[in-house]
Amino acid sequence: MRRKLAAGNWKMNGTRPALAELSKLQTPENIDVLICPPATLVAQAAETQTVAIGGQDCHAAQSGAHTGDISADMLADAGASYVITGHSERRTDHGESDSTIAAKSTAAWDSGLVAVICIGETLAERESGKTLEVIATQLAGSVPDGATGENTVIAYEPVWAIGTGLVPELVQIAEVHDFIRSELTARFGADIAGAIRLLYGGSVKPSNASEIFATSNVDGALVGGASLKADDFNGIIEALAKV
Ligand SMILES: O=C(CO)COP(=O)(O)O
Repeated sequence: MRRKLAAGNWKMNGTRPALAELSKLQTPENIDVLICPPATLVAQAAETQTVAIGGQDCHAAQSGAHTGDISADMLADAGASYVITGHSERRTDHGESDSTIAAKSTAAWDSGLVAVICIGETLAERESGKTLEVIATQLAGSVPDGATGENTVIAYEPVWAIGTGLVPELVQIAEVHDFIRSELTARFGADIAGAIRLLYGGSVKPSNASEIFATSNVDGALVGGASLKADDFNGIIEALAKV
């Protein structure tokens, strides 16, 4: 059985007072809870030891002349156990390609971190019927050989659902999640593919979490806005713990 995962991505939000939210989060025994705060807060967040802590990005190299970047080793040293790679905001704002994301994910593994590898289509791609094609290409290019249920989580985040309040129909979420599982099975075999957790992300909130979590092959969520306040994220955590 795949252990469910409620993951929060704070994006570029939060200074030290925001850490008070962490100790208010529920931590049901039957699920994992992860918060990925800004890099400036990772070390202090990890010290609170209430939930798992992750980075939002890492460099493909572990050290060197890369001003402003942070390595997976540094995140691990700061107490992180996960790192998000390939978020659509990184793909768009920083021009990250699938091969860059694969290299970052390998760096994450080398540092003992779980890579939360993000994929998802734009609205134009969905409207032109290319969703599954885009997902297949991003999966093949962003997920390195060597993925396992222990080192990898895949997050399906349709770009048009992020921060917009728009959520795909449940059948559309199921279609993509089933497709991801079958693509992983074809590449890694049923045992490994069956152990990799698949998160849905994009406008998840307490009011829609239960129905999303009841959807085929959804093992949890990657939550942006609704992870910033413990009251909201607790609603999502509770919904996931009940599945
Ligand atoms: O991008 C997301 C999480 O990584 C989703 O953001 P929202 O939950 O704010 O739509």
